[in-house]
Amino acid sequence: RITNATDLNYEYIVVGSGAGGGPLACRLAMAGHKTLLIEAGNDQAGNVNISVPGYQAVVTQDPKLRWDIFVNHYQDQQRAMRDPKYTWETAPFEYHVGPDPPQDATPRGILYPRAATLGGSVTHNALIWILPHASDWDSIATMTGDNSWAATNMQQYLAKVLEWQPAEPTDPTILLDDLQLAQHLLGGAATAGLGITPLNALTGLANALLNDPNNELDPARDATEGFFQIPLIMKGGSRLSIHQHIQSTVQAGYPLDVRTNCFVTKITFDQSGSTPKATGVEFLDGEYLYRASPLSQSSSPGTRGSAAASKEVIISGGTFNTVQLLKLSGIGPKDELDKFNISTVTDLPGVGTSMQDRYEVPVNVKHPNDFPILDGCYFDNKPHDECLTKWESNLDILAQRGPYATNGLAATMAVRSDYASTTDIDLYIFGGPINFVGYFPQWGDYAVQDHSYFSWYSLKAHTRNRAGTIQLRSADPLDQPVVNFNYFDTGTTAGGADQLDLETLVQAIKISREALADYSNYGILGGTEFVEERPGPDVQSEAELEQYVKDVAWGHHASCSCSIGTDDDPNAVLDSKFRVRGVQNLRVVDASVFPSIPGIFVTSAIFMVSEKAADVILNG
Ligand SMILES: Cc1cc2nc3c(=O)[nH]c(=O)nc-3n(C[C@H](O)[C@H](O)[C@H](O)COP(=O)(O)OP(=O)(O)OC[C@H]3O[C@@H](n4cnc5c(N)ncnc54)[C@H](O)[C@@H]3O)c2cc1C
Repeated sequence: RITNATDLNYEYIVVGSGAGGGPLACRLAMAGHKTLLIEAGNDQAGNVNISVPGYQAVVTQDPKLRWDIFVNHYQDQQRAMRDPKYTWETAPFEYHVGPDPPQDATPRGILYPRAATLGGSVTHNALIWILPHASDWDSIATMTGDNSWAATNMQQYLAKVLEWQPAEPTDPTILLDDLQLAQHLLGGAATAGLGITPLNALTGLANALLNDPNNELDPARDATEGFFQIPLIMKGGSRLSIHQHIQSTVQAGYPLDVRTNCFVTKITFDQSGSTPKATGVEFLDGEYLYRASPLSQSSSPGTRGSAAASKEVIISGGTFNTVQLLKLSGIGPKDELDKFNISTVTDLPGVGTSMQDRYEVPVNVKHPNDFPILDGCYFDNKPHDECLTKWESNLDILAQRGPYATNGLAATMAVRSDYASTTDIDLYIFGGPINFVGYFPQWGDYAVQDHSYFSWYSLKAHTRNRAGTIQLRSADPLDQPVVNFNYFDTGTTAGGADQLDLETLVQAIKISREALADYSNYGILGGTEFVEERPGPDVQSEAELEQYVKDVAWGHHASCSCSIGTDDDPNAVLDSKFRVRGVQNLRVVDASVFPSIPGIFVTSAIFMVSEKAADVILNG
């Protein structure tokens, strides 16, 4: 039931319907418990932006679901401004990107896209479905002594996720239709060691694209290098995930109430006993209330309300917002709470610390001609968008739905770098016909408007930096918090951690360039010559490459800001059962719970954690 009821007494209240909160709320309701799922955003069912995989970049610009969160990669703003993505606000929600801002523009930092809508950021993400590494789970089991986290035990939660989450790769025929694109992918396959002969190019590539990076039957999966297809969270070429799972759970009649357009401002506690006990939440009802929403300007002030939970409150607001809500509710470092006159319920110094993210960097090249695969693709949902018409008119046959039945990043090199700290691969280097340089306002339009670009874009797994912080900007729940990632030498440096991450990314750029060189071996396919725009031909020496990485790297898997830890760790926020330390009846379940950022992508790991949390809550 999507509800605006006023009798708000539930057994469980879950705040946030994204990767962490959505699956959990569904399971609690499926077990017969009266559950309230509260979501700040609204339900965007029917909005074509959220269902077309090819719109994965432009959907992040949709004002109906986006929150413009700005973060600092470096606290030193002069250094931060070396990034061409550095953004200034010239008027509310109007931006200038890059150097030479107009006078009186306000420096904002780097855009970090988030979606506030039913299904959370999964509703606007890039659909990539890569399972975590076994080491991600085993390390939690070893650290906490809680063997239920062992990878072998976590498999059951993946099975539960797969009950509702389909995944499929891009149909290879869509890619093989564009010979210039195929030629680039062959360059990547060659660099990844596949050695496909030019005479056998297309069948060889088609076979290579059968390699599934999630192959659960392969015990060596986590350490296997090579060239792989990318599974996407879609069915028959349409995005399908937690959003639909929540809707189906409601429609099936389970006792799940979903309250959208409801922004939780505080967790309430009964402090009469020796340990504070969470009893419910206070909220504001209203559309687009959070000031990160570009539609907040015309929104109402919101109507106050509250809801009670007889059993538990579970916070799943995401890495930034969970921290903000805990702190506003008196859970966090006492000295910071004091500054904002928030009375401390429990002094937990780790809330909003140790945040991790990946580092990502691109190599972008420009051809004199467009990639034919993108002919007729305008990415704008207007009548001239022939690719949308094709996608809409061929619902049943994936191969005939065309380029919008893929996110554009269909294949990856999987690499274990020279600097990896375990046997796991630690680099994914994706290739696609897109001009992807990271996030800034209107980045999606920029990425797709010129069809003559190809990018190899690298993503570093198992990053070592854990120096990210989230602090309150004010005591006003509608203000976004201050987020500092403290990149590279301004973050974790012990044991040369920053340099190891940096050198891994420099190696990734060299591998990308190798793939671009290998492209020429497949000239039989007729692709044209290209010019490297980023890093650019002038960026060659080790020092130049390192500076490029430090200036332009970004991330989009922020995690670990309320992490699980051991009893003797003063910075542990949660125990191994997701319980917030120092209080009762309160858990956190989202990307913030991980002690270390998991695997290569996060959504699958968060879904598994969400299913695990449901099991722990229901069965102890
Ligand atoms: C552009 C982009 C592309 C990405 N692509 C991929 C990808 O391809 N594959 C992948 O695995 N990962 C990807 N990710 C990452 C992934 O989608 C997120 O890490 C994941 O969704 C985080 O899950 P979460 O539950 O922690 O938070 P979210 O999914 O963000 O959910 C949090 C929810 O809580 C709600 N909320 C917050 N505060 C409140 C409040 N006070 N009251 C009520 N509701 C509140 C929000 O509205 C939101 O719906 C991508 C991320 C971005 C930004």
